[in-house]
Amino acid sequence: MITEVDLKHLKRCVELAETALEKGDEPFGSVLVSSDGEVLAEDHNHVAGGDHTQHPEFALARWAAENLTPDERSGATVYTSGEHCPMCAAAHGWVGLGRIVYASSSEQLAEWLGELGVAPSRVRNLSIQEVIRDAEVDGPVPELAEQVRELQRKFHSRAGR
Ligand SMILES: Nc1nc2[nH]cnc2c(=O)[nH]1
Repeated sequence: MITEVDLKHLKRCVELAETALEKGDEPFGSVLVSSDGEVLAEDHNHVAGGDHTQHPEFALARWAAENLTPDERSGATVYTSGEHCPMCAAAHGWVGLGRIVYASSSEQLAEWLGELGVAPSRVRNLSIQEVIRDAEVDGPVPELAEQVRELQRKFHSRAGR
């Protein structure tokens, strides 16, 4: 179930995705929140430099591994504008983070990119549950997913893409 608190954090993720787009990166943003509701870290996509592993969910998993105890990690929630890719889901699982809440799903993203004529990436489009056993996952949220869709449309309609 998605709560008002979840929506607040997801809206921040969409803002971070907008920031990424403004900087020429792919429009994705994520926030890590502790079990008592404190925002611990946030990031957006940083692939414009050419390193396509620079996803915010991956950065947050590594931040959590360096800065949180195993108990703190399992109690923490990752909010994200788009469902984790398999690389980031694996990192999330390996470091033992908890719940994931996303605004838009990977299935939605694949559908939107198909409509925009964007070729599928080499990395397969797996759901988080296909990568992490017993994952606790909520999403998508239709009104926020529409905003993410618009950011993707803007990103892929830029000159040179
Ligand atoms: N969730 C997510 N999916 C992606 N696909 C390509 N880049 C990203 C990213 O930064 N986050």
